[in-house]
Amino acid sequence: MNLIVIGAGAWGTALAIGAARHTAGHQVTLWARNAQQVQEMQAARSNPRYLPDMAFPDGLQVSAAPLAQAVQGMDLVIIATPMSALRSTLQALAAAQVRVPVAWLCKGFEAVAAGHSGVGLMPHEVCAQVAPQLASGALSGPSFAQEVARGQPTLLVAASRHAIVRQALLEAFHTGPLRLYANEDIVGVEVGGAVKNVMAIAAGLCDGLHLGLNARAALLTRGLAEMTRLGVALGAKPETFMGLSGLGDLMLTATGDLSRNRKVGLLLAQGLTLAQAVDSLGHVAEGVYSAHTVVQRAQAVGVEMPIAATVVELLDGHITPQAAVQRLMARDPKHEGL
Ligand SMILES: NC(=O)C1=CN([C@@H]2O[C@H](COP(=O)(O)OP(=O)(O)OC[C@H]3O[C@@H](n4cnc5c(N)ncnc54)[C@H](O)[C@@H]3O)[C@@H](O)[C@H]2O)C=CC1
Ligand SMILES: O=C(CO)COP(=O)(O)O
Repeated sequence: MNLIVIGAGAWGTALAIGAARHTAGHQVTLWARNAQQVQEMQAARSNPRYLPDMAFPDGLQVSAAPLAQAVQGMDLVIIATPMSALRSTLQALAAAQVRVPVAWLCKGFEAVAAGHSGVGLMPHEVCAQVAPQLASGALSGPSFAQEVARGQPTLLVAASRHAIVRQALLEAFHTGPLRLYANEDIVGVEVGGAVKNVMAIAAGLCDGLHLGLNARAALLTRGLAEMTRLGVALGAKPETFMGLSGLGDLMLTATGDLSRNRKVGLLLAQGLTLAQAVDSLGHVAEGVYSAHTVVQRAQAVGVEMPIAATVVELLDGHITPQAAVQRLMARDPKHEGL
């Protein structure tokens, strides 16, 4: 199989390494828009900027060729950019008349540009707008890039309504320490991937304020309820939220110190501004951008998401970390459940 990974950040690089290392006969190309970054990766046989100290296996090539040229002859296209570049990348693939399966790795809802109305879209909705002819899907689940690059066991979910996409993802990545599950519930998988990042910011805040393990377990339990409520209202199956892209990725991202979203919460608790926290990461923290669209989307379907809404208030600088906690604790008593 010939596969190309578009976007040479931490996750695209790790997954390209994983696919090339463990699948004999695969030709894996890691594509970056920045020619200088490609030169550096070629020289170092690693990605010093985004995933240092992880050596590229022999089967991994890097490329900065024009995208329309780079995708020729590929059997599978993986989009590994942040959510903010998904639309433009899909437009470029549509213009290049790509006919093979395409899957994205980004986790979030599209941000609504300032001054524009409407709700932020899920990745598959963006694709339906700009490249409806593509057979497409998402690869998601609890997966820190560094652990995948090191070859540590990781389970992922290949989500698509198209059997051909689920099959291509399994063929490319179900190998060695990577194990894939298939799921047709693209809505559930994408809602899980977006909302867990917002909850990870909240969990970082909770831990940064030393609120305790009881508080963190409570936050994650109610965060899972919020995620499920929103997903079901948008058409997802409730059981998807008990799976890898729901509970699984929530647990990982909210409690694992490799998470950038969790780190944002920890830094806000220390008193850093949002700009300072984001600048210090050197990588994207999607929850910062998705939080607003998640809450807007929930409001549009009449779903209450108190934790996510509080994260938005905090990110916008309208409340302090301490006030965020007080606000959640002071809510009226309610019956447990969704
Ligand atoms: N890092 C991780 O462990 C995981 C990340 N993800 C998701 O994958 C997505 C990417 O994350 P990371 O790789 O960690 O981000 P990163 O911040 O490490 O790298 C982002 C990369 O995207 C590139 N990029 C931005 N716009 C682009 C465009 N228009 N065309 C081509 N490349 C472009 C940047 O140059 C950079 O190399 C995010 O949505 C993230 O939530 C999902 C699972 C695991
Ligand atoms: O999605 C991830 C793990 O599954 C990575 O989370 P962060 O973006 O918070 O690092």
